[in-house]
Amino acid sequence: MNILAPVRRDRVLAELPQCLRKEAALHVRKDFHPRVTCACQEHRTGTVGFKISKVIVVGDLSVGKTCLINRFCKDTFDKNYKATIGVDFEMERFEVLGIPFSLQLWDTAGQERFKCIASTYYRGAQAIIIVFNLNAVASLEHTKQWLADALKENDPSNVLLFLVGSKKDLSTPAQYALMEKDALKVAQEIKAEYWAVSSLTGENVREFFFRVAALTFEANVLAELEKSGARRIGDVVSIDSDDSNLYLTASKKKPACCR
Ligand SMILES: Nc1nc2c(ncn2[C@@H]2O[C@H](COP(=O)(O)OP(=O)(O)OP(=O)(O)O)[C@@H](O)[C@H]2O)c(=O)[nH]1
Ligand SMILES: [Mg+2]
Repeated sequence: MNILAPVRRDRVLAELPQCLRKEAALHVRKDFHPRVTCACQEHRTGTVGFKISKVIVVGDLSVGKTCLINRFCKDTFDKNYKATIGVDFEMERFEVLGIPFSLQLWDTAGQERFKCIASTYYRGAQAIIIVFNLNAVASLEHTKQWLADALKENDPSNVLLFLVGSKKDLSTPAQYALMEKDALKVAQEIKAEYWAVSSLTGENVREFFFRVAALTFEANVLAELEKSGARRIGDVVSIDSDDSNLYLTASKKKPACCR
């Protein structure tokens, strides 16, 4: 029995949302990976439909992390600054290619005095969103340090990175163009996908989070397929009288000659 409410109609993804800038994208395919599409059609997505993927949002104080999450999750915007103390989180449920998929968005504090508490929640992230203010170059310069801190708690090869410039409404087109040049360079260096958003106007906010959901989902399904493929091809189940676990696979045990 499914006790969860149905996924909101505006959280249903039938196609892969596209990147903002091709020069700084995690990938530029038009569609989901063919193996992912096929697995979803055949409902071979394993545990992905029951999983909640953790996404952490980091960056300098007052760059607009909380407003970004609130614009997407609650469609609200507060012009008054209220610092996040420690962490906060929101759950968002999606349906991607017919499969339920949930994101847990962790909003962390940018203020130095709360950073210590916030960093204890970094572990286990599948995606890291590093936010900077498009109108404050220092906040872009600090993104590498935020990333380094977040990666201390996570496996760099298993995490998707997004670099997000905020408060786009406050820059003129000329100022924006200048900042974007620098931001694209940083994004390429750290291998992150670049986005520019405004939580005040809502520009690109929905597109951005849909892209995060889609790419995290895709990575999860691919990992699941790899796991189930490895189980089918490589493993031999060992039924050994000494083994309490009958499902211990031969590949994990040392061969007799090495014991
Ligand atoms: N004009 C404009 N102001 C914004 C935007 N996003 C956030 N702000 C303002 O920037 C200030 C800080 O926003 P927050 O979202 O609280 O910043 P934060 O990154 O969560 O800050 P900490 O919790 O201290 O780390 C608030 O006064 C917001 O109203 C935006 O897109 N445009
Ligand atoms: Mg905040």
